[in-house]
This record gives sequence, C-alpha cells and structure tokens, in this order.
Amino acid sequence: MKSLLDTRTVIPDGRHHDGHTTKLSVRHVNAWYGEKQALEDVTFDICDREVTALIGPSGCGKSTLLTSLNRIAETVPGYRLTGDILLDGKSIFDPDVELEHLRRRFGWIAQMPNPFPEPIRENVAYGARIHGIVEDDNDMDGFVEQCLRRANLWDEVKDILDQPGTSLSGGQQQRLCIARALSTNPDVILMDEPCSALDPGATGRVEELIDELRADLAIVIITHNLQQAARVSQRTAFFHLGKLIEFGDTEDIFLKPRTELCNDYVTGRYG
Ligand SMILES: Nc1ncnc2c1ncn2[C@@H]1O[C@H](COP(=O)(O)OP(=O)(O)OP(=O)(O)O)[C@@H](O)[C@H]1O
Repeated sequence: MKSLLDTRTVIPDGRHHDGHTTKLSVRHVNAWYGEKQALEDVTFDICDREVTALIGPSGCGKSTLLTSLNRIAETVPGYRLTGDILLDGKSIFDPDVELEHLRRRFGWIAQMPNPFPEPIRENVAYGARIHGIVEDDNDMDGFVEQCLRRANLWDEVKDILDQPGTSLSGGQQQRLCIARALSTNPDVILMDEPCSALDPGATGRVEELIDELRADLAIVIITHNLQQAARVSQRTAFFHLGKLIEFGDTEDIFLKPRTELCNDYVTGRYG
C-alpha cells in the first residue's frame, strides 16, 4: 500500500517529479523536552521554491519541528532530538557544521513583528554589514533598496528611511522584518504564524509577498489559519500529537484528506 506520507515520486538525484529539488529532508525525527516527547518519527521533504505549511492543533509539534530545522530548539533546556535533518543533502548535525553559519542559512519571521527601534535603513543594513555580505559601505544604500523592494516595501518607506522601524504599521513592520531576513541571503525562511497579529489587508500583502519570494527560496510556515495554508502553500504537513499524519500537495490535503483526523481538522471539526 502506498504510504500516506509519500505522495510524490522522488527520482534518485533528489529531484521530485515536478522538477523541484529537495531543500530539507527530515528523517525519522523524534524530539523531547525532558521526558515529554514532542515529535515522533517524523519523515518528510521540504522542497526548494515552494511554500510548505505546517498545520495541526495546538501542541502537535509544529514549533518544535520549525525550530529543529535551524537548531534553535537546542537552546531550550532539556530538548533533545534523534533522527536526522539534511540541508541540501548534508546533515545539519555533522560535526563540521558551524552552528552560526547554519543558522544564517535560515531567516526567521516571528508572530509579532519585531523590527529594531533603529532607522528602517539600519534594520536591513545591520545583518549585511556584520556578516560581510556588503563590504563596501558605498554599496549599502543600493543593497538596502534591493531588500526593501524584494519585500514590497520600498515605495512606502523610500522617503522615511531614517525613521525607526517601530514607527511603521504592523503589516509594514512585518514586511520590514522580511526585508531584514532577506538581507543575509538565507536559503530558507521559517515563519511562525507571521500574520496572526495583522489585519486582513496587511495579511493579504504578506501572503502576496510569500508567493513572490518562493521563486528563489524554500519557505516553511506555521499557520492556524487554514484558509491561509490553502492560499499560500504548495505542500501541507498535518501533525497530531507529535506525529506527521499526512503530508502532500496542499490541494489534496484540503480536498481529499485520506485520514479521518486530517479530514476533521481541515473541515474545522476540531483544533
Ligand atoms: N519548553 C518546553 N518544555 C516542555 N514541553 C514543551 C516545551 N515546548 C513545547 N513543549 C511540549 O511539546 C509539545 C509540542 O509543542 P509545540 O510547541 O511544538 O507544538 P505546536 O504545535 O507548535 O503548538 P502551538 O500551536 O500551540 O504553538 C507540546 O506538548 C508542548 O507542551
């Protein structure tokens, strides 16, 4: 019988039948906080140039999975993981992986927009400067503009670059945080309910941006908003009590769920 978790044909070089390459491979991952098991034998692939949504009821392990990908979970006392996670085919736990370098390959967008209380320009320039992405200060203005344009924010802020990032509206602040994340050239952007504090208009603009950004990046997004998962993602992973119950094309998960648990969740019967 075909596995519920394996809806796509993987050809041996890691490319999927639709031409997308695997960015992250989660392999038999178990995670604990002390005695409490938060993830149980989770295996699935996250493709480049796609949005993967993590959905499921509160406490099902979405945040643990997201923070395991960039190894931020390791900062929580008592957390431990078994299994493996590969980034571009290489284990993120290999002894020669430099943690700071690994974490820089991931951008992080939090629930509450959290720009620095510094000028808008500096929110974007800071990371690029300290990580040596822009070495010549003369190139910085052009680089800041490029990141703000990529985040669909340039036209709104080009005349107020000296104002603090915190002076913007919530939706603008979140797009500034996305510009800041882009400034270190990540491969993957991890988003933890990025629109939960935004109104519908601001949410729509962030969703449009997510759709544009996937042209060059892998994006993994946690959302409790099922319509949002359906709108922005190409793949969806449904978790329940630490287990990955279903993973596949978003359309299939929402329109043709194969388990009662997933069906009940996506039709709003619980969660
Ligand atoms: N620091 C921690 N210490 C102990 N247990 C934790 C800790 N963080 C999470 N857990 C437990 O691990 C399990 C998974 O939690 P996690 O936060 O990953 O779920 P989630 O799906 O992201 O939940 P939510 O949607 O509410 O954010 C839950 O049972 C939770 O109580």
